[in-house]
Amino acid sequence: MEWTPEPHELADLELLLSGAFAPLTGFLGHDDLHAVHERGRLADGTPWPAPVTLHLPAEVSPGDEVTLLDPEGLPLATLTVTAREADGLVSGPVKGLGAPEHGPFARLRRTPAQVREELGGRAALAVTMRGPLDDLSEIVATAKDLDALILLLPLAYGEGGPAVVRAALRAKEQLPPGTLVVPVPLAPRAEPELDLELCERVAAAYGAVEHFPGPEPVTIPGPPHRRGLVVFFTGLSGSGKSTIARGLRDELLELGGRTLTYLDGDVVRHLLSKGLTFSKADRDLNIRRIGFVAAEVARHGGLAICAPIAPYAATRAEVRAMVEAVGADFLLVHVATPLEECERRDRKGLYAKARAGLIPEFTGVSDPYEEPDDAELVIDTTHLSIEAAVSQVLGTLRSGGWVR
Ligand SMILES: Nc1ncnc2c1ncn2[C@@H]1O[C@H](COP(=O)(O)OS(=O)(=O)O)[C@@H](OP(=O)(O)O)[C@H]1O
Ligand SMILES: Nc1ncnc2c1ncn2[C@@H]1O[C@H](COP(=O)(O)OP(=O)(O)O)[C@@H](O)[C@H]1O
Repeated sequence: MEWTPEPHELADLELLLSGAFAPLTGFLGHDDLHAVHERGRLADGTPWPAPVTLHLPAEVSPGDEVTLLDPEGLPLATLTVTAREADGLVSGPVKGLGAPEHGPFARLRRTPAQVREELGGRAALAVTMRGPLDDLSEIVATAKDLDALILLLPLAYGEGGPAVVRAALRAKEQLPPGTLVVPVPLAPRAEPELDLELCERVAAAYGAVEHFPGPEPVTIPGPPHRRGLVVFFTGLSGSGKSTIARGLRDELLELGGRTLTYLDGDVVRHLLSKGLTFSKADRDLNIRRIGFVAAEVARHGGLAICAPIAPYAATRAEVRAMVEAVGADFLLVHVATPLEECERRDRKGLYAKARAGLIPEFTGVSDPYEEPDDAELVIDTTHLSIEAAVSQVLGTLRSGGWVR
């Protein structure tokens, strides 16, 4: 079978394959994890500081071979399963199917063996970094004492990965000649001590005689009016989502100052989600697609407005997570106009058709709508003017600092 692991699992896979996690050659199973947790050793007594795990929801049995793919579907490695626990934890050795050859700064990546060869027996002081280095003098002095070359290891993982490599390249310009920069995709561990120990192991694998951990990065999020934002309306058909969304879009365009994308429900269903039905699976796919586009807009600091029914709470939560994962904000607006009022309006005559059995799976009539319990704003438009509804949303954007 084939499987695309999570980003942190793929990062660990790359380190397993490159030898940066030596002596590990595969993902850890239950016994090793227990021993690592209790004693900082593998079950056979080899010192090892931190879990390196893979979860696979599908059923596999010992002896099975699983092809591990990158998110674009390229085969990266074969995992030979030795065990699978009830929670999906899968252990077993991995074998590479070719070096990953794309991605920012791919040309700088080298295996520990290649770096050790490059060092040619010279001592190295490894500096692991997740952010810019603030004090180079201490590094220079230590390297001098040790008569060592400096090996900068930017821990390039996730969204901020390229920025860390750029910081390392900038630092190199001010460090002695011969300083090496080698990006290492080491995902941070939750416990700082384990993270540090793992950095030391990786530094040693690259041939370092001494390890110097760089400062913890300080992330200062931009002010709200510069951050990406997704305003996501949800509610029954006819509740007023599109009307309020369009009103909000127009007000924001008049104000200026923010880049706007309005993902109109009809446009989405005619282009992005053309051909999808109103089954649960298709509605979920429709919402994920909207969420994906909105998150891309927000990733670049834009403001996306979406107004689908989005009847399922779990799918809305997925979109919130997608948006927050790119460092943007997510605002859920529940247009909570009750079914009776939506049906009374019946602008498009759809409720009448649904009641007559002409439209199956119609939200609120013959299909579920899961009321949000995590909405930032709830608007019942039954006795509210359109202007008042729009101004409630705008007021929330103003008070949160998203628009000025
Ligand atoms: N079975 C069924 N259930 C609900 N709605 C239906 C259905 N069939 C067609 N329509 C029309 O499609 C619009 C909802 O599409 P969405 O993409 O917003 O729905 S979903 O979020 O994927 O559930 C919705 O438009 P709005 O009235 O703008 O909400 C309806 O006009
Ligand atoms: N305060 C209000 N906000 C939004 N729509 C309102 C309001 N009061 C009445 N309406 C009417 O309700 C209908 C909502 O339709 P629409 O915006 O297409 O809903 P949806 O996009 O949720 O299906 C429109 O005819 C609109 O004029």
